[in-house]
Amino acid sequence: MAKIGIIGIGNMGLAIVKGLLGTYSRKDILFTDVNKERCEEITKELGIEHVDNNGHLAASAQYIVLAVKPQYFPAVLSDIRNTVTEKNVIISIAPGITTTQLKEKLGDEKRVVRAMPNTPALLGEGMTGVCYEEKAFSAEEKQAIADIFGSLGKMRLVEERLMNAVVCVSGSSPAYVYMFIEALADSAVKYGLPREAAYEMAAQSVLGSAKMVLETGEHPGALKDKVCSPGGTTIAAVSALEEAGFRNAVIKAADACYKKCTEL
Ligand SMILES: NC(=O)C1=CN([C@@H]2O[C@H](COP(=O)(O)OP(=O)(O)OC[C@H]3O[C@@H](n4cnc5c(N)ncnc54)[C@H](O)[C@@H]3O)[C@@H](O)[C@H]2O)C=CC1
Ligand SMILES: O=C(O)[C@@H]1CCC=N1
Repeated sequence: MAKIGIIGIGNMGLAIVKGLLGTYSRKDILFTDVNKERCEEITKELGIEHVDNNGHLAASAQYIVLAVKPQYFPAVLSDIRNTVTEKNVIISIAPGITTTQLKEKLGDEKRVVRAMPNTPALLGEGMTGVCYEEKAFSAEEKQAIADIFGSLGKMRLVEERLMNAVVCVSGSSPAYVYMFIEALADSAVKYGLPREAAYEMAAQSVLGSAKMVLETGEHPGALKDKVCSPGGTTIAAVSALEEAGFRNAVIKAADACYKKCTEL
């Protein structure tokens, strides 16, 4: 199996590594980070080797995941530019940085993939949107890309022009879902439920509802209707959510997220 190297082992880099461990052998994964103390800790904890700099990582791994913040991309791309060749598959998970911009920095002959994963990858329950130029990759490489992101959860190929929308709906969305879970739990604590029970009930309700959407294939609106007994408790809550502009708040959040993607 070709080696995969992760540059930047922060929140998302670590989630990717932990997700990969479900299907990849430890010897096929390596990583680097400017924070050497963190590198040592992760090597000790997970038994995965780190290398001392980005150039060395690029020389050792065929698949290279760039998992640093967008502002550190210029430094990282310059570190690897002279080491990577057209044989490498360079995967960026940064929002807002296009494949054209990446190739401008790395050289036009280099092959790049853009991906937008999310942190549930840590548990193999991530969702990743992926785009690349079809003709630049062999069938084997396309399979390897699918295997990498498949080991983190679900993945979908999308057109590059839709990658900012992917950030809104999956890359960033776990944060809004956690806010919803926290608020839902607070609402039950307000009426006396112990906090731990409230978090479990809120989180399991979100998990179960998400599974209902994914596994029944029913429209979310139809599933909502089945919870709303006529004249019952749920429609009273739904009505209050509508009055507070719940759906519009979510859509406005996506507007802000999308706008930020275009500014990075
Ligand atoms: N956190 C998330 O939920 C998601 C993040 N992303 C993207 O993933 C990238 C990383 O995000 P996070 O993991 O949240 O950031 P983070 O700040 O937690 O991790 C970034 C890591 O990169 C390291 N780093 C910085 N400069 C470096 C360099 N020159 N060479 C090697 N390592 C270097 C830092 O020490 C840090 O450990 C960003 O582009 C972000 O937009 C994408 C999807 C989801
Ligand atoms: O907040 C961010 O910029 C990154 C991208 C998607 C999730 N986290």
